[in-house]
Amino acid sequence: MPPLLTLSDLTKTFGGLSAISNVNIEVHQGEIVGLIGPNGAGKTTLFNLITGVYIPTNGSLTLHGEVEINLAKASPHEIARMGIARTFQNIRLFKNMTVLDNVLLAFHTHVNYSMWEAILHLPSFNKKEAQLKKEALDLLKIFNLDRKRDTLAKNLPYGEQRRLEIARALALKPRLLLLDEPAAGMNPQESAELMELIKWMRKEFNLTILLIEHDMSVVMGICERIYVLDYGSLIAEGSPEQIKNDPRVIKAYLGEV
Ligand SMILES: Nc1ncnc2c1ncn2[C@@H]1O[C@H](COP(=O)(O)OP(=O)(O)OP(=O)(O)O)[C@@H](O)[C@H]1O
Repeated sequence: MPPLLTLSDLTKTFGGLSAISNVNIEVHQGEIVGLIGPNGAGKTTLFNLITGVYIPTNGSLTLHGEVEINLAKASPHEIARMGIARTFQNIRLFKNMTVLDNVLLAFHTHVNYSMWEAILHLPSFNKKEAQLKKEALDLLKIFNLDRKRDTLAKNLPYGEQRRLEIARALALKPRLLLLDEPAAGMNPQESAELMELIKWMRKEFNLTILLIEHDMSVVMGICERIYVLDYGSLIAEGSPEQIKNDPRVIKAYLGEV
């Protein structure tokens, strides 16, 4: 089976700075793949390229080995509709909306109402809205947030905001989920729970996951394969065991050894 995601020679320069240089990555259906590297290595830039936030200077993104996404033209919204969803390093919820509305908004990406259905609130509109609300509440239940449905997102504790962000990403019904530092700010107990949640989500929602993470116990604990970026270039790829012992990776993290 061809890879779900193929990045070929992806490159992004900002003025004279090569934030991403000729990066080639393959992610296969059902994998949990880690993307690591020291601060400023280009990890978030890579996510921004995959999700249409930045236009690449060069290179391509192909889904299922056949659908090449035109990254110069596709908007983040269109890329989400193609099955790629993400969370952000700095949580980006609609802070003044309720927990339920945050998730409902994402569900609406997949619904097409006719103008008349929406304006006149025809029965078909009301039926679809009720169905969406049920799906949103089911999803919130999974994330143990259903009892907070009417709470404004900004009033949730930090760990729950992170969970809501993941729930909202799942409401986009992605095939590929990009998680940007999901364990940031979590204590060891919360990180352990997060790892279980990620593994469970992969199975339950038939997901493929690419994640950026600085917490090595999380990366080594759940990733089957890891890519390592340094100064915008890939310096290693392999299993957690291979990466842990790779001299280039040790040098990138620790400096000259
Ligand atoms: N919009 C931008 N304009 C100019 N430079 C940028 C822009 N976005 C990122 N960069 C630069 O690109 C490089 C890679 O940044 P990026 O945020 O992708 O790194 P990172 O690996 O995600 O770092 P961290 O682990 O600290 O989050 C950095 O030198 C950064 O300053």
